[in-house]
Amino acid sequence: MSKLARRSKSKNKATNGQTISIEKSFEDGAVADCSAKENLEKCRSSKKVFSTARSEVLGRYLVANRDICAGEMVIDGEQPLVVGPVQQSDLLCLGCYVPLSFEHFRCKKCNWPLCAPSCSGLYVQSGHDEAECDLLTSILFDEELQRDKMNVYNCIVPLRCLLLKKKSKSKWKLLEKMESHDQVRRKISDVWELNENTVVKKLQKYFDPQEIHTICGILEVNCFEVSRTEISLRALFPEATLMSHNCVANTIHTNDDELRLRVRASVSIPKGEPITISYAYTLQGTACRRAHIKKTKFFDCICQRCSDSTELRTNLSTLMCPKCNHPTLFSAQPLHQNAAWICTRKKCAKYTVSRVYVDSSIEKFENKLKFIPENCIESYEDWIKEASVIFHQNHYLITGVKYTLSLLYGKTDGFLLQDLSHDLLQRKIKICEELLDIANIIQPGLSRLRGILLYELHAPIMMLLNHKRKTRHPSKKQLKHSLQRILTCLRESSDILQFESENTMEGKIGRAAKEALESAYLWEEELGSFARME
Ligand SMILES: C[S@@+](CC[C@H](N)C(=O)[O-])C[C@H]1O[C@@H](n2cnc3c(N)ncnc32)[C@H](O)[C@@H]1O
Repeated sequence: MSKLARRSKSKNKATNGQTISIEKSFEDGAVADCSAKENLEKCRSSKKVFSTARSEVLGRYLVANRDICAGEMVIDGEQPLVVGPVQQSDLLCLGCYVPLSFEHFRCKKCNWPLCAPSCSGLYVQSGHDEAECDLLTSILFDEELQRDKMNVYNCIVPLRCLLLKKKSKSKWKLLEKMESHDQVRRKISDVWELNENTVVKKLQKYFDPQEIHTICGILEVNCFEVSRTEISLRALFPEATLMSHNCVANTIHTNDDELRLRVRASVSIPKGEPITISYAYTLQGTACRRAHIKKTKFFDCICQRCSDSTELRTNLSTLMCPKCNHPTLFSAQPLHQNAAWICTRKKCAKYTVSRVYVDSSIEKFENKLKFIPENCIESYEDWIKEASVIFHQNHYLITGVKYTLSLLYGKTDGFLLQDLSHDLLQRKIKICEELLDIANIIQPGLSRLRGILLYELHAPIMMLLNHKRKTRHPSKKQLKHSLQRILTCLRESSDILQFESENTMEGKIGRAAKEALESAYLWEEELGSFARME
């Protein structure tokens, strides 16, 4: 009997004002992998960390069935139900997904692109198998269309889903239960027509057109982006997909080279809390995130962050008031797209601007950004000065540019770490600290963003310490303070990024953090063991 068939139901506390029922499923949840030593035993004592619950608002969602520690594994290596090319995919091998150039090998039977006759992804579950090959013989791989990125690959993942119906009843059952939002999507003509033209028309000879549309919906709502060899793919994970959305998520996820998904708690999650991810890019402002979620997942986010006009005091959407020049212009109703924006200073007596003013300011500065040559640090700094007249210094547009600068300072020609002046090293430190203040609120704990920023922060501190040692002798107190900061940054960064895939930027930074930590320990020993204080 399958695990899902052995469900039992029990009542749990109310969420979002709804009474929910806990469905006891996924009985072998994940093995604990807690980073905090004192909690390890506690984590390991219980295998199961989540249950499936249901509410009218969220549908099915995952809930912690015991306290989960930060760093603990929630889902450890979930296999995808299906995997394949994203929509508008670049040319790639249908078996192993390596990118291809236009002179490539074709499958002898169906004539779709493959890397080689001996491709490791032939006749395997996550690649190009016989059933798929049979059907693709009558679906043209149009090379000309592919050159213009005309969605040639769009039909592949839907086809792989539909083939599950015959190949694996249990997998099809899991897939069928997923949310497709058919009723809503049907009314969005551009989405429906794109699917009609690029997927349904190709597959309707073999499958029911309505069923194909439903599968397209399931993919839109539930797919995770996974990556291998620097290619983005989409995949469905039956357990991970049940995580509900929150604009301040409590997990991070990554995939390994076998495309299995790993979900870790980024902060501690108390028993009974939903286990969440963010369906939107968290460094965007509320209006952008909500629009994206509405467009792609078909619901209105009303989380705490979206409901608060200050975005939990990060001010990621705040503007300067055109009347008093203070960063105090907020949306009067952040959950209403067209609400007016009002200055909250008494002196300004509720000075109001329209949504149009806000949108056009954002558009103007987004356009200016497009003209900045890649990696041009000076132009980005000039852009920030100009934008700071209109936006709060934490506004998401400025925060995005600061994030770019945090990566460029120390790594760009003319701005390599050893070339940076004292002032520019201080600038990099300031940017990283400001970004960390924001990340601590919107991506707290073991988030990828914090892992990267902590690594970036250690480098200028280290460089300044080196400068100091060469020019004048710093006091023991100064040495100890700087070394402690460096060690703290590197320990946390390498802990956060340890599970990132080796080929990704995050994986490389994680490895570099680990290596730098070893060197920092050696350095500490050289300087005296006084600096290593937990
Ligand atoms: C990936 S699915 C999650 C699983 C889904 N609840 C189910 O029952 O299969 C995403 C869908 O769940 C619902 N959902 C997830 N998070 C939500 C939230 N914070 N508020 C409202 N609905 C949410 C929406 O219907 C959304 O389109």
